[in-house]
Order: sequence, then C-alpha cells, then structure tokens
Amino acid sequence: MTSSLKISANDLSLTFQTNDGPVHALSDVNLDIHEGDFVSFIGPSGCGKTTFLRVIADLEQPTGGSITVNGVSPQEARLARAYGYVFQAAGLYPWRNIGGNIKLPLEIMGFSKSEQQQRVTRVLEMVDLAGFENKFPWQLSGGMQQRASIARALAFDADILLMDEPFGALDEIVRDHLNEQLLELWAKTNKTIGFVTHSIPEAVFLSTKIVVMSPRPGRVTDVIDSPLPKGRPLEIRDTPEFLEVAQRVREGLRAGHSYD
Ligand SMILES: Nc1ncnc2c1ncn2[C@@H]1O[C@H](COP(=O)(O)OP(=O)(O)OP(=O)(O)O)[C@@H](O)[C@H]1O
Repeated sequence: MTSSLKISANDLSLTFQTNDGPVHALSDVNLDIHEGDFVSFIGPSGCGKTTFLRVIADLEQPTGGSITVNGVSPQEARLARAYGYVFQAAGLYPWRNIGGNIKLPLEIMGFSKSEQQQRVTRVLEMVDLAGFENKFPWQLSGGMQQRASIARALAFDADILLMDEPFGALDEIVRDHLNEQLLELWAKTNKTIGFVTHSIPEAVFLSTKIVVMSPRPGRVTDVIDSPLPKGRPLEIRDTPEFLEVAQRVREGLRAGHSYD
C-alpha cells in the first residue's frame, strides 16, 4: 500500500531580494513527503532548511516552481490548519501558564472552553507533562518548555508537524531523551514530521527520510530513505546499519560543502 502524498515540491525555488543583491535560498528543490514520514533536513547554516519549512507553512512565497501541502496550496493548507509549527526557542508567553499557552491558539480558533480544556489535558499527557498545566514557563526546565511547545503545536490536531531545530539548544542527555519521546509520539499519532537539525546522529536516529542540503545555492544533494526499523532504541546508534546511514549523510554534506 502506498501512503498518500502530504508535501510535494517541484523545481521549487526561492530567491530573496536584498540590498546586497539576490540571495538564492532554495534552488530547484524536488521532494515528495508521504503520510507518516519523518523527514529530517540537514545541511550547513544558510542552506535553506528553515526557508523550506517556512514555504510549506505559507510563511514565505516561492519565486519559482510549485509546492502542494495535503494536495492543495500552502495557503489553503494553512487556512485548513494542516500543520503545527515548533520553533527553536520554545516561545512560550511568560505571563501565561503552560495550560494558557497551549490554549492561546485554540482561543483564537474559537474552540469552546470545555474543548480547550480537554485538548490541553490530552496533549500534556502526550508529551509527559500531565500535572504541569498551572506552572509558568520559567518554572520548567528547557527540555520541559520545549515539550510544552510541542504540546501547543499538537493541540489542534494537525497531521503535519514542522519542527525547526527544536532541541538544538539542549544538552545531549536531554536531547536523547526528547528524541526517544518524539519517536514514541510519532509512532502513536502517525503524524508526518518535517524536522530541521544540524546533528547527523539526531537526523539518522529520528528519520525515515533524510534530506541533505547544500548552500550553493540551497539545493538537495541527497535524499536517503532509511533502512532502520521504525521502533528504535537509542542503542541502535551503535549498529553497523546506523553508522552506514550516518556515513552517507556525512558524504552528502561533504559533497555539497566548499572549503574555501
Ligand atoms: N527574509 C529574508 N530576507 C533575505 N534573506 C533571507 C531571508 N530569510 C532567509 N534569508 C537567507 O536565505 C538563506 C537561507 O536561510 P535559512 O534560514 O533558510 O537557512 P538555514 O539552512 O535554516 O540556516 P540555519 O541552519 O543557520 O538556521 C540564508 O542565506 C539567509 O540569510
């Protein structure tokens, strides 16, 4: 059975016009993402990873080619609330408690008070933060804040989750733990996830598909379909299969990199 196409980019390009001239953030990107895929975008700073996520989210407009999200334009998909977005910084409002932060988009969308409450309870359980609803962001660790921000993105049941380096600022032990939890969440919900990272082990551990990008200009240099099983303990990182995929990512990064 082939799963349905969630995101499809065809010769997608985006050039920013700046005072210093044009910046080619994305150039002729072709990529298909299917339902239930966990797709990581990896590449050096400035290669267009965030820009690609922002195009999917209708926060930037392509200047060439085309892209569909859930079979429609990014704008239509945004209006249909097709995705949740998790940023590098948790971005929680300090004057609202965790429950209040999760409710904010639900309030804007006009959910009833009882529906808001049900959703808050459900998503806090999903990210293992049951009981923290009345705490304020500053009372939580960095990892917990990031989990709260994932809960907020999950609260309106979008089946696409876009995550821009969500764990980049966290130490390695916390990051390992959150990676495991994210995989569990993904397995439970079958969401389609687009995930930006700078870390090769993180990309290989999490993904069913790894998109390696190069900065000259933002191009896809390799798309790796991972042979690793869906259920993955952290120890899988020591297996030859894991190391082989990591090596291919490294080679892709090297091929797209200039050392001048
Ligand atoms: N609004 C904008 N106006 C002009 N240039 C931009 C804009 N947004 C991004 N860029 C440029 O486009 C290129 C791609 O940026 P992008 O943020 O997508 O890269 P990235 O791969 O996510 O980088 P990082 O890993 O550092 O987050 C960069 O050269 C960046 O400076």
